[in-house]
Amino acid sequence: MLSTVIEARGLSVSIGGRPVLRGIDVAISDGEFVALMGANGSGKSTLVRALTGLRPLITGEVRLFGVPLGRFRDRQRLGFVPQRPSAAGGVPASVWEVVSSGRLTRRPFLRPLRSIDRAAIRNALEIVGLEDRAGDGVATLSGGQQQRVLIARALAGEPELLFLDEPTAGVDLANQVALAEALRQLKDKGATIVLVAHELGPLAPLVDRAIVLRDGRVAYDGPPLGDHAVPETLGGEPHTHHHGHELLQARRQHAPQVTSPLDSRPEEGR
Ligand SMILES: Nc1ncnc2c1ncn2[C@@H]1O[C@H](COP(=O)(O)OP(=O)(O)OP(=O)(O)O)[C@@H](O)[C@H]1O
Repeated sequence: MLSTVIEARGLSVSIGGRPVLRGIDVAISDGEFVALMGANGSGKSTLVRALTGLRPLITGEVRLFGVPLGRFRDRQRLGFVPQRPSAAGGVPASVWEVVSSGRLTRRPFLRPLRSIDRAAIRNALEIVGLEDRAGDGVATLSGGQQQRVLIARALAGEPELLFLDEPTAGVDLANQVALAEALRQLKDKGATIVLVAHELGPLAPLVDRAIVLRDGRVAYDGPPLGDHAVPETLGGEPHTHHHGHELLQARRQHAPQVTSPLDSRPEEGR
């Protein structure tokens, strides 16, 4: 039987007194690849932050690997790629330094990098296509390249559970394909992956399950519906499992414009 890696019950979050997540129930099993979808502002990033302990809950409970979040200490089992490139962070770090920080929790405290660490860092840099920029300052990179540095940092840690918040925003198609390959390798090793995305593009074949948020609630939870964000018609669907076919039909009837999987999203100026 598959074990449950993430379990959230009755999870509610408010920001500035405004409810942003309203009673989310989600269970994600070992090895699942889940796409978290929904319109802008539906609460996707907030859910990821709540599940990783970065956002306090108003009500509810989260367990990671069966351990309540408040008592969870195995941070090296987690990887997190945040939404906005913040790799530079005002610190004059090189690409290599930022990516090697992804190994911090994997190696003995205060010890130099071992060859196994260097190999993981080099591999991660290669996957995101930045191996020839290793010595450059992160601040000299474009926003999209900085995003790739953060992806490499997470991959270098070889996490068992990886959260990625819109990892392909501002990343060109060739690198989206490379990212898909990297995530496939991670998935093949048994990792559980939760990905926030508007468009799946080359990642689509990896997705086992889609969870769609609408206005802070789960509007759909089941088989993936296709590449693109969810049409309005799905927004009112009750939280339900295994309705993929009906919903796919609804999508065909009401949303004839299907975005090509090859569409890549231009970098967002936010
Ligand atoms: N730090 C914050 N301060 C104030 N409001 C916030 C903050 N973070 C999120 N919110 C609000 O919470 C709601 C959900 O935001 P969230 O970023 O989780 O949505 P999202 O689904 O990830 O959106 P997007 O697709 O635009 O990234 C939005 O209305 C947003 O304005």
